[in-house]
Amino acid sequence: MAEEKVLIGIIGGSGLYNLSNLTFIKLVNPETPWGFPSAPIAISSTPSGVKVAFVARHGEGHVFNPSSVPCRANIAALKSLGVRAIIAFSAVGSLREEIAPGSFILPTQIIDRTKGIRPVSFFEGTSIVAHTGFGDPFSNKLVKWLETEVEKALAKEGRGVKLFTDKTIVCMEGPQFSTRAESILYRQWGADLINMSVLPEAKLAREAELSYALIATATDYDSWRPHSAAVTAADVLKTLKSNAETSRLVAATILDDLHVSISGEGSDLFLEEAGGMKFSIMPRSVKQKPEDREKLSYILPDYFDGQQGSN
Ligand SMILES: CSC[C@H]1O[C@H](OP(=O)(O)O)[C@H](O)[C@@H]1O
Ligand SMILES: Nc1ncnc2[nH]cnc12
Repeated sequence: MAEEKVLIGIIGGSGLYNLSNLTFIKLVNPETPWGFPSAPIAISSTPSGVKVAFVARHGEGHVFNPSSVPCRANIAALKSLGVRAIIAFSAVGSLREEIAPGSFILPTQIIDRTKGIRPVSFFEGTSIVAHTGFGDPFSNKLVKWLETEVEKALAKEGRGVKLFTDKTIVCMEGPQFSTRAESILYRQWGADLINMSVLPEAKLAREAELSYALIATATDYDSWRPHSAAVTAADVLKTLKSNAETSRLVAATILDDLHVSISGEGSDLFLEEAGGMKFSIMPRSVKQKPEDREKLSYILPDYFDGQQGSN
């Protein structure tokens, strides 16, 4: 029998607004120091009783554009429920011929093309400074684990969906799509995929010491192909539904084994992000405001609970 805690969080992107193939238990809507999540979080369970917390990134009815998704509240709310690992789904454009719409991809690198208008840190606006390591923006161990498990899940599903690994994703600001010149430039930079959502989500997960991986689902070829029309939302919508169905099946297939990997003995080795902020936060000082320490204790109780800036 699975334990009570909800250790796995799933963030659903465009088209993936629920995990209706699991057994729904309840909705929770924690108010965090950064506000409420995009939508109430659905707690559901697999047939064997493993629980998962699901949040729709763009909210119920897709009301948040990518630049205004309350990412800090989403990540903080998942952490407050006991989540240790997040699998985030995202609809992405492909910058490579071989990555056809309908493909699934596990990226390992990100190029940031957001424009500085999104809050990118839990420490922003506080008297506490932290410099978090982000050289490997996704959880290496979780991604490695997913490479095998998602491949198996896609094979079991039998729809012929291909999985690509070790790819680089550009995160652009949007909400408009790229120009042809930008799309061609990103290919020259070595990028393979493009979306508008992986940042600051991945950075915030790292600050909250959560393991985070992205399952990217290709919907279109963006705008780099010389003899094809540039991407439109209508192109994206065509593939969203079947990608969302496949995403639900993949999630349902991997959840039980993921729960075992992150709850059993050796889970500390798997969840390498836990404890990672220890050397990222600048030393304690009298200038750090108690209310800021209190706020940050919501996501990092090990470093801020019960301590006041007294030296
Ligand atoms: C609907 S096209 C652009 C939109 O789709 C992706 O959303 P998500 O990552 O949440 O699946 C992309 O990042 C843009 O936000
Ligand atoms: N071509 C594209 N550009 C940015 N985000 C996307 N999400 C899906 N397709 C996209």
